Amino acid sequence: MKAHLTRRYWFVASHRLHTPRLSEAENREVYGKCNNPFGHGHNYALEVTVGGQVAPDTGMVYNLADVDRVVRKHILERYDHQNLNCLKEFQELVPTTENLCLAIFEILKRNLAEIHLDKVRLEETSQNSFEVVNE
Ligand SMILES: Nc1nc2c(c(=O)[nH]1)N=C([C@H](O)[C@H](O)COP(=O)(O)OP(=O)(O)OP(=O)(O)O)CN2
Ligand SMILES: [Zn+2]
Repeated sequence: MKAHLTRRYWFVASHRLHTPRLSEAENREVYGKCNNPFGHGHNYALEVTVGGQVAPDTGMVYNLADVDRVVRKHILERYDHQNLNCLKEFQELVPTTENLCLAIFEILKRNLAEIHLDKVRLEETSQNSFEVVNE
């Protein structure tokens, strides 16, 4: 039986929803208040789910300390207290919940090594979240 273990993390970051592919007027039309040129911030909640068998000796799927080490080094240090629009991955992409979640998924998939990544879920506000499942 495969078990799924979820760990929750938090980070704060600012962004502006804006794309060079649209005019200034179209950006205001599409993104509304989120196109504010001065940006705005969010307290993001990140859920990382890893999966595997529960080891009979340790009783663990994986050691959460190992998951924490990767998430802290590759995600929290990269995104916490940052202006997302200044990061290289968002020079062409709009830093929406969707695109940030996809970016985090790819970074974790590359760096969790033998720890199997099942899902990444990102809450931008109490009203919206997005998740990427490793099919
Ligand atoms: N598909 C998406 N739509 C929107 C996203 C997104 O990431 N994907 N993001 C935003 C903004 O970031 C906005 O700040 C979050 O939306 P909103 O719910 O309006 O924010 P609040 O909950 O803080 O809004 P209040 O009106 O202050 O309650 C918009 N759309
Ligand atoms: Zn926002």
